[in-house]
Amino acid sequence: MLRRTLSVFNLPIPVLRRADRYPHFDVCVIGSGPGGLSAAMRAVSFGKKVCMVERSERTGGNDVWLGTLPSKTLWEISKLASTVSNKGMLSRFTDPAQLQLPTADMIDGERILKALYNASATKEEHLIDAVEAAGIQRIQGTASFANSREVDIHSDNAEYRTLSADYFIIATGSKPRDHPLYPCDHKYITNSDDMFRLPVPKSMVIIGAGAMGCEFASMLANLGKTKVYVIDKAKHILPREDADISMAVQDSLAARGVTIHHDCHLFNLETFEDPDTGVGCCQYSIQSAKDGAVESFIVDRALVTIGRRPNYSGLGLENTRMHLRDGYIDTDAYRRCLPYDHIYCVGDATRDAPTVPMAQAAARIALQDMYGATPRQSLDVAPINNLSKSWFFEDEVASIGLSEKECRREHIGYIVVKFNYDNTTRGIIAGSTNGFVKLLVSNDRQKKVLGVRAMGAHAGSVVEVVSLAVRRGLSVYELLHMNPSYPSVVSALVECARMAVGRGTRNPNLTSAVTMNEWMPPHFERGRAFYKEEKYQNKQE
Ligand SMILES: Cc1cc2nc3c(=O)[nH]c(=O)nc-3n(C[C@H](O)[C@H](O)[C@H](O)COP(=O)(O)OP(=O)(O)OC[C@H]3O[C@@H](n4cnc5c(N)ncnc54)[C@H](O)[C@@H]3O)c2cc1C
Ligand SMILES: NC(=O)c1ccc[n+]([C@@H]2O[C@H](COP(=O)([O-])OP(=O)(O)OC[C@H]3O[C@@H](n4cnc5c(N)ncnc54)[C@H](O)[C@@H]3O)[C@@H](O)[C@H]2O)c1
Repeated sequence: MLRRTLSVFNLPIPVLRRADRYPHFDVCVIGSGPGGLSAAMRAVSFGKKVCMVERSERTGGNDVWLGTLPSKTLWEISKLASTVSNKGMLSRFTDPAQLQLPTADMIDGERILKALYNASATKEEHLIDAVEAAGIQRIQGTASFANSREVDIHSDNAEYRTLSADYFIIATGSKPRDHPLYPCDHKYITNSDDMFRLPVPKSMVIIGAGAMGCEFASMLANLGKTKVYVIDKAKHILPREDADISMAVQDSLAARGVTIHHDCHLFNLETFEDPDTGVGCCQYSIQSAKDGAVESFIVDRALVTIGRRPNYSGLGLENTRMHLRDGYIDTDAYRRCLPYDHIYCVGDATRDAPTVPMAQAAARIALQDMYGATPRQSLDVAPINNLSKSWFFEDEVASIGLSEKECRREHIGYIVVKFNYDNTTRGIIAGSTNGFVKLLVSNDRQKKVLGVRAMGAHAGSVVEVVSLAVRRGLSVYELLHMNPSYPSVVSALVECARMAVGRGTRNPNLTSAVTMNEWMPPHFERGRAFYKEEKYQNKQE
């Protein structure tokens, strides 16, 4: 089949030596990222014989090597730099100048890269131990479908072995999307993978102001070695979020010296290199959407963060009847690859939100669909719509359930209660008062918890506290039973819940720190409002 694949692309056909077949497996998982690992582990818990094929020499996928783990390790390092320069905190020492604080000059790019590598290697070691203890057979090589029932495993030495299984799970992840006009050269025009390979530059333009672009902008700003520019196609960064979140992140980036070019597009990007010294740079021009004005800038490096695309290269899809729809393998609500019922696709390789919890949840649901006794669970309804998310800027931003923007789009009436961190005891103690908790409940007698947004220290934990209530469609009255420890930022959430039902210890709207507002859909939309049950609440869970 490889021969057929290569001949389609007019590529030279190597002389191949076919070795023995692998024994038959119940489940063959392709990819060792969080989607693949969760699928393999869940298959083991069903007592199945499982193999996990990984083409890279490293285990753990993007999550461990080029995604969450190295980027959040970099975030922790950059956070330390920002914490020690926290003015509120430093003013508590009599003479902050005498403290031996790290400065930008002391940041060693090589050491940072080493720290990122070490963190990934530690996690990989744990994963391999767990996989081996579970009896999952690890196979190194590129999996390529020979037909819908068999996969050829190709290794570097032009040998391949064939493998058959009752079920296949494609968990091959995604790769950075190239700019349509300016492809990466991985030296001056780079992508997120290069961030964990190249030292921190003196100046950088980030093209794309989504989650990844803003996270990297924030980390570089905190490290203090890089002048950062961000090109934002829209009027505000993080266009899908509520205005209060995107404005707060925007202000925080600007306060740390990041220049954001709003409402404009990349007009030109060129790279230059001195042939003698090998030192180069990028010159970029932007055109304003408002008045068409063009401005040019010179930076050391460009970073393209304009989304990701699924990884199907070498997968041999052409040897099966699987097909693509809008660039993704066409799947049904259970993520079975049409027209088959024994091949599933999960994680970044699908059009689902590209996050680790999503990949893991989809993998578990796929296995449940194969072997589970409980009713089938579609992935196109909650709780998948209701997974919590955290973004890592200067302040962590976490969310679960619906935002104000989404409620309005769906004509769902809501009450929104917001409590700023500077009014919490914990925020004052930490000297970090930037942030808020925002609770949305349905604007009716039931007062269902629709969603929470939190920004600031421990934001992720605040959101997790309430995630079950959102996923189960509970009323805010249930939250009133909570008595959080003191001092904790969770008390801000509980205070929001109390205020939503008129039992708060504060009166909202007397100051801007504690506010409560409501919104109802236009008259003609009322009654259609919230109860699109199947879409937002999962009764099967
Ligand atoms: C910079 C960055 C930061 C991120 N931060 C976060 C975060 O904070 N939180 C969060 O939830 N998510 C984050 N993500 C997203 C997260 O990393 C991905 O959603 C997650 O890794 C997807 O898991 P996956 O299992 O689908 O695929 P991957 O983790 O991409 O794994 C796929 C694996 O399949 C292998 N493979 C591909 N093709 C084949 C083949 N033919 N044969 C054999 N093996 C193959 C690949 O080598 C790879 O190891 C981040 C991503 C990036 C890039
Ligand atoms: N903490 C996290 O959970 C986390 C962190 C990083 C990345 N991720 C995942 O990785 C995925 C990829 O992140 P991302 O930020 O690259 O994608 P994204 O889709 O979140 O944002 C891409 C941004 O680039 C803009 N854009 C698109 N084309 C452009 C162009 N030609 N020029 C300028 N701007 C353009 C878009 O308008 C958008 O704002 C995300 O969907 C996210 O789920 C998650």
